[in-house]
Amino acid sequence: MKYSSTRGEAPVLEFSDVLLQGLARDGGLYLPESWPQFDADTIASFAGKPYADVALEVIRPFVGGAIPETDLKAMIDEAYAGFRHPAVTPLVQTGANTFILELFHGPTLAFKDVAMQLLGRMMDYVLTKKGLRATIVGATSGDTGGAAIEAFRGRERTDIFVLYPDGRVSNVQRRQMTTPTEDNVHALALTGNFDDCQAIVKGMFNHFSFRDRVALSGVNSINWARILAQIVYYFVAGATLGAPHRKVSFTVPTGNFGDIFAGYAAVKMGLPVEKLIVATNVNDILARTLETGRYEKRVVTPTISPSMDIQVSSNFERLLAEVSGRDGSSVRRMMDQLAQSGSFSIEEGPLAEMRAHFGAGRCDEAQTAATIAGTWKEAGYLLDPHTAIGVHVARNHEDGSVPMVVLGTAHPAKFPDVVEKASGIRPELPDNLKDMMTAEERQQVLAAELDEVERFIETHARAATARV
Ligand SMILES: Cc1ncc(COP(=O)(O)O)c(C=O)c1O
Ligand SMILES: N[C@@H](CCOP(=O)(O)O)C(=O)O
Repeated sequence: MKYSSTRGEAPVLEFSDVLLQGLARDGGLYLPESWPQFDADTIASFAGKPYADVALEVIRPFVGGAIPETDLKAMIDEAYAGFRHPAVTPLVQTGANTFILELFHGPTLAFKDVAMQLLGRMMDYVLTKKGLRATIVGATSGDTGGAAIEAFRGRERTDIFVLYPDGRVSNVQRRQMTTPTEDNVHALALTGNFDDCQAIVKGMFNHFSFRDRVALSGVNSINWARILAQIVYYFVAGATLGAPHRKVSFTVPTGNFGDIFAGYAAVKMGLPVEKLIVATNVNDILARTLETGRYEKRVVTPTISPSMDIQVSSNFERLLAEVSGRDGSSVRRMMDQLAQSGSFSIEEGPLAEMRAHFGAGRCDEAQTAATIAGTWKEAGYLLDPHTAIGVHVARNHEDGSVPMVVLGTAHPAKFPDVVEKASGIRPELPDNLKDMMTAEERQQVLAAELDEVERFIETHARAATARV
């Protein structure tokens, strides 16, 4: 499989290079040049299979010969053996034809673990084969950071630097990043919002001399392998509910558009999906864009669903590339306009193509709290605030005849104060995470300035380009 950039001006790469690259060198995001196709029999055969077996089938064609199948299988088996639920991503029925796809049974209690547990292993494998080290950077609004640190802590070939908005993540999220004691872990609290953190990460990738000096790698969903691992659970859920003989809809709590883009990839590979619904909090740039055709940045408002407090949604660029027929120059034009004026318009044809696959809705703070309270009262199911946004938005898109799957993106115990205030129930952390709440914290507070962050990383990353 070959990968090319959404902006069409970066080198075409194989999987193992895409895995280590992060952002493409033209500022774009890598996409596979074609979508592997699964026929109806193959999709039907996923029902009832162990999660890791489906993962191998879905992931294999994207990896090509870059990793031998026995090694790939071993990494997949190991990645999902550590999940607390035997089904890895179980479906729980909460209404007549409504289901929550629980994606939070991994080590850090958020959907990010599903991809990150595999990504950490695959990166380590490829770095070892190539005899290299890497400096990993990631921007987080709360969950990617903890999941990435968990996946890379103590790994000999990588140093990991996670940038998060100071004071804008939950206590549990912050402690997941600040309490690991391994020397290769660095939690950087930036005085800004998530968009500032993400812009600095992209700035580092676009600063080629720095990027090459420290052998920069990225673990945000700008990295294709993150999206790839997330495609799997759409197939698993779809097949469990009757695909390919029955269509399913998915509502996805959305911020950086990575999770829902994985759903779109599943559609391109043959999964029959009625609609993919984008659910946002009041930072509703994506819902507005689908309504108006105009992508327009506004200031980020802090909410009780902090992981979705995002205005610049990286993976939307991947969708723009798809619906523009992979026309790199048109994607570049829109991204340049966004950089210059904070907005761009989508042409009629591509917009119609988007609307054929996607719906959208928003959920404000009171609605989020009311959905947590109501779902606890009516179904005895405790939602985290992000999943609650999905449940609220899904209600406006259900038609009763098509199963609606809401992606359960985080465990309620990551946001105990919000959940307790709304429902009266304080969710408990699993026993193995409780110690973290009293452990010593280690973090570095920095200004949200590219050169200050680069200076810190360059001083603390081990000789990243050295062969080991
Ligand atoms: C709990 C939670 N829900 C939803 C999202 C949004 O997912 P995405 O950024 O892939 O759209 C995030 C952050 O990414 C998250 O941490
Ligand atoms: N909500 C995310 C934001 C980063 O998203 P990513 O999927 O691109 O890593 C977070 O929790 O950090």
